[in-house]
Amino acid sequence: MSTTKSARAVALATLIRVWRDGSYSNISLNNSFRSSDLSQTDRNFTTRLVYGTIQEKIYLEFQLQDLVKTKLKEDYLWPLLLMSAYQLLFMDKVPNRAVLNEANILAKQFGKPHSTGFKIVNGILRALLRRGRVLPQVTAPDYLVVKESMPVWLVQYLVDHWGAERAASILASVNEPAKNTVRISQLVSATEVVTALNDLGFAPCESQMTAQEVVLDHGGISDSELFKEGKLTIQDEAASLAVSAFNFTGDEEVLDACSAPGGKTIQLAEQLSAGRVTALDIHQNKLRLVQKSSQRMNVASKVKTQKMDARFAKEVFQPGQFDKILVDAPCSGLGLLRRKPEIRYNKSLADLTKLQKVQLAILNQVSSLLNDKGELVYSTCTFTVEEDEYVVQAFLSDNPQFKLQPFETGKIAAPNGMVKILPDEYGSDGFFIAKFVVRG
Ligand SMILES: C[S@@+](CC[C@H](N)C(=O)[O-])C[C@H]1O[C@@H](n2cnc3c(N)ncnc32)[C@H](O)[C@@H]1O
Repeated sequence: MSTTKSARAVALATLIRVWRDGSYSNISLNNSFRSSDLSQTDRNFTTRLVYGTIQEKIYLEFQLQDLVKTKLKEDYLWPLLLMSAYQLLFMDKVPNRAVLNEANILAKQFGKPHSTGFKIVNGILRALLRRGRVLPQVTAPDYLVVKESMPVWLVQYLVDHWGAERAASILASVNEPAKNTVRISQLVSATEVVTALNDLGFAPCESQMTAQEVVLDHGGISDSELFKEGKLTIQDEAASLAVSAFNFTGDEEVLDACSAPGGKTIQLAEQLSAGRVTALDIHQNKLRLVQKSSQRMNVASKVKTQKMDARFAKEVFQPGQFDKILVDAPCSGLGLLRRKPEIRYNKSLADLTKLQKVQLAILNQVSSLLNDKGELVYSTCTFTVEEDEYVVQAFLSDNPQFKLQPFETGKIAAPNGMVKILPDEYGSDGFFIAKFVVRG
């Protein structure tokens, strides 16, 4: 059995699980890898195949829909067709013959005994190759939906808020591969880490957004000693800007109201020489990730985790107890479309207003724990106005003692106290940050 063939079998089993059981692609893929002995090259191939097929599902379905002339009775058939079409249409280096041969073998492997599924798959894939790609007319309402494989509501949302041209740019950009970005710990010499990254062949380049981050020319950094020793961590450039929006003195009491998995908790703790970060999360199991990362990044002594629903934080903490409060709120995560391909299919417009209520409840609650000279930062990894600007407006109207505070973070200025980074601007995650202080 060729190694690529078993990689495809792992990819197909993963896709079946993701679509049949609604499992997350990254978790499902990691489980698949644990029970297989694929090489790193095969894992990379499998990962690209799984993420790519999920990302391009709407596009691929449009390519196949007219070619399917019979009812597909077995569970594996549609995922196998989509996955094979993805290879034919998006993976230039994979020969068509290999895709057809492997699809034939997989159909026999995944089909019931005596199934003729392999003939159906073969017929449809050959018809696809004969006919080639199709797209709706450029002027048709579903043109961007199909071209960028994005649900109708989300395309409409982007067009309504940013116009057709910018929407097209955002959509195209989130279908590009994510950059490999790392944040260098503030506790080590950045020059030494950059030299070490160069020596390891990662060709680091300083981020356009912040001097704390470097962009690597390939992945795999988590296997390095630099990562294991906590000299750097994997973090998106835009995501790192929430913490650098604060002005630290170094001895603050900090509340990280929604902390897991802990990327920003570590960054907060790195700023402190004397103070402490109290890291809350509603899920106990996720707090273990915060503890693990804090240990790896050598800041565990400055981090105290506590399981708590931040909407009830006043029951436990004192008014004015904290100097800095970060609310990196639970959100739709649409800014992460590039890294989490299935987000596009499992969020809806209704989710945005539900999330807004939780975001506002957390902000309203924890803001009373801030002292008069303190700073409050609200951030989300999304671009929807419902979760960003509308939450800010509602918070200020409920809490007139607060005002937006202009700030600079990394290489970015927010003169009106808010910054929204769309994913096509720097090729980072989409991100929103607002900074508040108590009126003097
Ligand atoms: C966007 S993530 C935070 C990411 C984190 N700040 C980081 O940088 O790694 C939001 C987190 O909020 C948590 N959460 C959701 N509802 C919450 C609540 N009511 N109180 C506290 N945490 C909550 C989720 O479990 C999730 O871990």
